[in-house]
Amino acid sequence: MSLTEMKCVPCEGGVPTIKGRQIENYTCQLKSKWQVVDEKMLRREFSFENFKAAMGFANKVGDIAEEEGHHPDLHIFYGKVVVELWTHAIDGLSENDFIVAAKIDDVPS
Ligand SMILES: C[C@H](O)[C@H](O)[C@H]1CNC2=NC(N)=NC(=O)C2=N1
Repeated sequence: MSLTEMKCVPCEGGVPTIKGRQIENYTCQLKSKWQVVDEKMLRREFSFENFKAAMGFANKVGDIAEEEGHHPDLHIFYGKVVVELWTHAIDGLSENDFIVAAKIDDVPS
């Protein structure tokens, strides 16, 4: 099953963090290139014409987050949105982060 067909599972701890080769396994399933920071976080910058377009994108990402119950940090600038994804409950990466990243990749930007 592709990541975009999957649903996030509520996480309140108790699952192992995804590390090493497993991270590569997941990142290569993503349509765009997400930066992996310290094996703990996925990060990607999206560019836009202006603030309104950046806000529009951020709101669509917010809708995905609410739908999935898994929430990225969003940094909104004039013409840029930076998305940072990790699983707070385990202080690292879980499958949920890759599911949300895959769904964000399908938002027009
Ligand atoms: C129960 C529910 O799934 C948790 O509180 C969720 C909410 N959204 C979350 N988002 C992120 N990024 N990490 C979490 O650990 C997290 N926990």
